[in-house]
Amino acid sequence: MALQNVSVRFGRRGPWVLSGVNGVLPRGTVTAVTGRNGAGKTTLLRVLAGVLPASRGSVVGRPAVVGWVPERFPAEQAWTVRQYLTTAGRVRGLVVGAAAISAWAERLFLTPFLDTRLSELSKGTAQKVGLVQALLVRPGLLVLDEPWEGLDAATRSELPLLVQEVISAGGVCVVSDHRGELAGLRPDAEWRIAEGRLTSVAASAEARVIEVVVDAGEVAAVVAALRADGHVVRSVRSAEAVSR
Ligand SMILES: Nc1ncnc2c1ncn2[C@@H]1O[C@H](COP(=O)(O)OP(=O)(O)OP(=O)(O)O)[C@@H](O)[C@H]1O
Repeated sequence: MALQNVSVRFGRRGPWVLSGVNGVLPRGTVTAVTGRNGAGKTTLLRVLAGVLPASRGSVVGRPAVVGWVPERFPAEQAWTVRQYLTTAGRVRGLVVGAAAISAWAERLFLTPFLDTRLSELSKGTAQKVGLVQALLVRPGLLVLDEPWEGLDAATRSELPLLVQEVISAGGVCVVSDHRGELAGLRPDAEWRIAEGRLTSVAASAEARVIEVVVDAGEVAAVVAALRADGHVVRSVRSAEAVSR
């Protein structure tokens, strides 16, 4: 998935909030979007999620299922949590909704609130409903806008696991943050927004180990290519026990 020359402004004469932004979001990665208040993080996330069209440029390769968790869950609705999640699941083509909803409610400590109206929930509990609706059908793209706001400690510590499950299945995750709470999510890349421009910075100096399976005849060429790109090749071993 990629952003190609994306520019956004609100109104025909408004200032450009984003200006010619480019960026690639590989499958199986977490990208953190950072920047000061008002820098344009939410705007970028809304464009990525497909809920705000870019004024110019485009987003290509967006996965079919998008999980969008806005900074503030729109709780001013008459539905109960169960009714809302059932409808959200149905809209996304979920057939066995009840079981999935019970399982998610259990996991995020929402079970006691399933029959409570959305408008009566605390902000943190409403945020959790927002998380569940985004995850009910596993998203190929999960977009989280300041997901820690108002969340209880138990759900905060669950968040990295939820993200890990999405990216392990080949999904893309984008998460914004202005309070430096990203560490637990171990992002693969950081996009910093300032003055409408995006700068991609290395997320951390922490190393990761990946295993790559190649045909025996290609080993020398692949090892050479990886080394040429600055990676450390630790070992080469027989792949009898490895399934592709
Ligand atoms: N719907 C809108 N209409 C007009 N201006 C908007 C709209 N949405 C955002 N803006 C403006 O775009 C700029 C970027 O806002 P945005 O919410 O994307 O920033 P942010 O980095 O997410 O900020 P925060 O960290 O405070 O959430 C701000 O100047 C904001 O006022």
